[in-house]
Amino acid sequence: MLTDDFGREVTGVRVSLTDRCNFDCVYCHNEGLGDTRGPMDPQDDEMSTDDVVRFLEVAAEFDVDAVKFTGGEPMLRQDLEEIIERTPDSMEVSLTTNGTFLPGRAPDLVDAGLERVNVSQDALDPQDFAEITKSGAYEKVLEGVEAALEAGLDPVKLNMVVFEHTAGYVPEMVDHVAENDGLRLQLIEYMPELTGKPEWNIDIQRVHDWLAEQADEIEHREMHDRKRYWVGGTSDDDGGMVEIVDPVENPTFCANCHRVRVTHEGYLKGCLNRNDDLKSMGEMSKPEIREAFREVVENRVPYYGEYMIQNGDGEWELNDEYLEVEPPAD
Ligand SMILES: Nc1nc2c(ncn2[C@@H]2O[C@H](COP(=O)(O)OP(=O)(O)OP(=O)(O)O)[C@@H](O)[C@H]2O)c(=O)[nH]1
Ligand SMILES: C[S@@+](CC[C@H](N)C(=O)[O-])C[C@H]1O[C@@H](n2cnc3c(N)ncnc32)[C@H](O)[C@@H]1O
Ligand code: SF4
Ligand code: SF4
Repeated sequence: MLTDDFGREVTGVRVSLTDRCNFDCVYCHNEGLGDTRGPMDPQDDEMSTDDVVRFLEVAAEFDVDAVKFTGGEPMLRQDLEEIIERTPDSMEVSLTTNGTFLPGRAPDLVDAGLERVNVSQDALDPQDFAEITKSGAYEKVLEGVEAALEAGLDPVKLNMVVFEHTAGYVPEMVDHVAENDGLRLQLIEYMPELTGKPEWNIDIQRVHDWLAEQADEIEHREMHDRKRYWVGGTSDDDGGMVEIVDPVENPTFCANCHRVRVTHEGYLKGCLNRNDDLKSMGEMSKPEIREAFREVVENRVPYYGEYMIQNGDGEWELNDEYLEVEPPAD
């Protein structure tokens, strides 16, 4: 197991399989690449099946025990089932998707070894959904969620980015997961860095406060020091779990970040929001990937909080002063 200078063990990897997408969500950070999604046809710059598997085998050697496949839209990759099938058995496999391609494919993904799925769904009203995603695929997404549940994926989490457009939909989304067995909700604090729209921010603390009033029980999740609120009952059968993903405002979120990332082009990076530590795995052999992985972990710093500062040009830089301070205990 590799541990960075801030005492954070790396237990998971988040692999973007493509920057292509059939949606154009107004808030999309494209896993750290911003609004640079590629054309819809398969692209030469994407990691091959073998590249992805080679990297995962190395990560498994370092005791990484979870992989999340994401994108762009990862289900645009026709080899997703093969990638999952060839993922080392020691890893829990999950997927974050917009859900449109789950109908028909969910059972094959489960057969290949997929254990759970997160489906982006920011609204319950088709018109609102279309405005946010710039897509008319609302019904397909609902079918996708249904297909995931039927295929036995557990849990099925709905991802909702909470920002100016969607903040008003939070209560109905909470009711929705409380009323539907097997569904959970992740409320994701809007990250403005890569969208250029800081004015869409809302105060996520208000959502915490409101949920605390509704909740029957509040749990803690170690990854990112997140809060989980049970509403309407304390099991997936009689209630709903709502988890808040709040990187910006939660001061201990980054201090509890245990993931290394890989871009669709095969660059290793230590943080979603940083592109100054990229390491291309290109044609690397396994020993070289091992070395690159070690190096990226060595260079990891928690991003939000006082570790990074914006310079006069609005670019983020390491706050050297802060780095001289004793890092937090793990
Ligand atoms: N800043 C930051 N945001 C994250 C991180 N992990 C997840 N998020 C945010 O949450 C969004 C949804 O991520 P998911 O992959 O669905 O969820 P997750 O929380 O990573 O994964 P699980 O809860 O383990 O399924 C991401 O695209 C980010 O916007 C992280 O490590 N750092
Ligand atoms: C980039 S998408 C990739 C996977 C897939 N296309 C999907 O939408 O689920 C992964 C997640 O990032 C979230 N996300 C995108 N832009 C965001 C932003 N600016 N702030 C917070 N979360 C964001 C989305 O809601 C989605 O749940
Ligand atoms: S579906 Fe996912 S990758 Fe596509 S635009 Fe929306 S958030 Fe971004
Ligand atoms: S350090 Fe913070 S911003 Fe970067 S990936 Fe981890 S939790 Fe996200």
